[in-house]
Amino acid sequence: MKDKTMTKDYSAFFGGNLGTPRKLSTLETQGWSSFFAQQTDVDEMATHPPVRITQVHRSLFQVMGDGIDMQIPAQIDATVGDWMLLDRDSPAHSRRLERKSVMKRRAAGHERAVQLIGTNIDTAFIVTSCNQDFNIARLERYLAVVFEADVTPVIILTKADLCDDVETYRTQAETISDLVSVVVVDARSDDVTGILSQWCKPGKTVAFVGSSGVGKSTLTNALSAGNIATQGIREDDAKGRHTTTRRHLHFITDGCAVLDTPGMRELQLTDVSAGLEDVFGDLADLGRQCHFNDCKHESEPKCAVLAAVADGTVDPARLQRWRKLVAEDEFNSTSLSERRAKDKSFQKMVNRAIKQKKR
Ligand SMILES: Nc1nc2c(ncn2[C@@H]2O[C@H](COP(=O)(O)OP(=O)(O)OP(=O)(O)O)[C@@H](O)[C@H]2O)c(=O)[nH]1
Ligand SMILES: [Zn+2]
Repeated sequence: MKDKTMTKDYSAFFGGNLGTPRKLSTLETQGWSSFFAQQTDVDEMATHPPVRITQVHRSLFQVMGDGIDMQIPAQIDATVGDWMLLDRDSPAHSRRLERKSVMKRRAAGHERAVQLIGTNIDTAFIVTSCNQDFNIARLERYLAVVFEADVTPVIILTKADLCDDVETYRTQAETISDLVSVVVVDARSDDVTGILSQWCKPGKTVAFVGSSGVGKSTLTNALSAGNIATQGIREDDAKGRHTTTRRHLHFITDGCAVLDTPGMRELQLTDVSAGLEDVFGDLADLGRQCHFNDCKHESEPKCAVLAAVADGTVDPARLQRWRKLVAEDEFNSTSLSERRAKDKSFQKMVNRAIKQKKR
């Protein structure tokens, strides 16, 4: 018997009712948009229906689409948030569509591999609480990653109810960048859906990122108003600490798609030079006025950045943080490109060997 989804009519996605308000289709509520439709056509979609990766298990992806909720073998270059065109005969060969955005970091540990945090995200809520978790340098790190991905960043300060000095936190957060909105909430009692409504629109995808215990799951649950279950799996890590291993994209009825990520202990930067320029735009601008093109703003003569520190317009601590993050990003990104170059030359060597063997 032919599967119903094989004959679904996806033609509504191609032209027609633009501008007319209408109820979003299932796929659209899952985040599907013309950006992805342009990468396929009606015929292909009829035989290879679009599905979105909602969970990543060790060797399996949980994927969902219109009337589809199943597991397929994991692919190395796909992750939670990605859209795939499902190959029903051979799910492992489902095609991943190009991404609208990708947030990534350099993983801690020996391998230091690039780790994808999530893809096709519209807004990233960087969550911290009005207590000892609050840390400007860490917020700047997150912002660099989010800006680099062309995702809209919003800083959420939680646990306002436990803090006597909320305005000090808010002011500090607001001075980080003119390009970022700052929201203060009590994640347990406030109307989270109302407060975040300008970003959490149907058809959009939002993600919560931040350290452990700051309220990401609480916010996710509040947004969904009980429409989703918490999938957090608590496991003991090697040191006996409890960590949440969830990384789950939820579709909220009549709402947006929400990615709840586990708390990150360390966010190492990689390939985020443009993102850093966005976070430290004023310093980068000043830097272009330095006498030397490659000025490191340390002790060089005619350095515009040091001049601004001297006359009090630039906070020296902020300059320090900028220098540190730029150096870290350059270090991590260089080793990455070197590794890529190595991989390429190794592949070339293999290809040559294969050719010679064939002769
Ligand atoms: N009083 C108060 N408690 C909060 C607030 N936000 C979160 N909490 C509490 O803080 C604890 C941690 O919240 P979670 O939502 O689990 O934190 P998380 O960021 O998801 O943490 P991980 O799962 O470790 O990444 C829970 O006990 C929440 O009830 C808040 O705004 N006010
Ligand atoms: Zn300089």
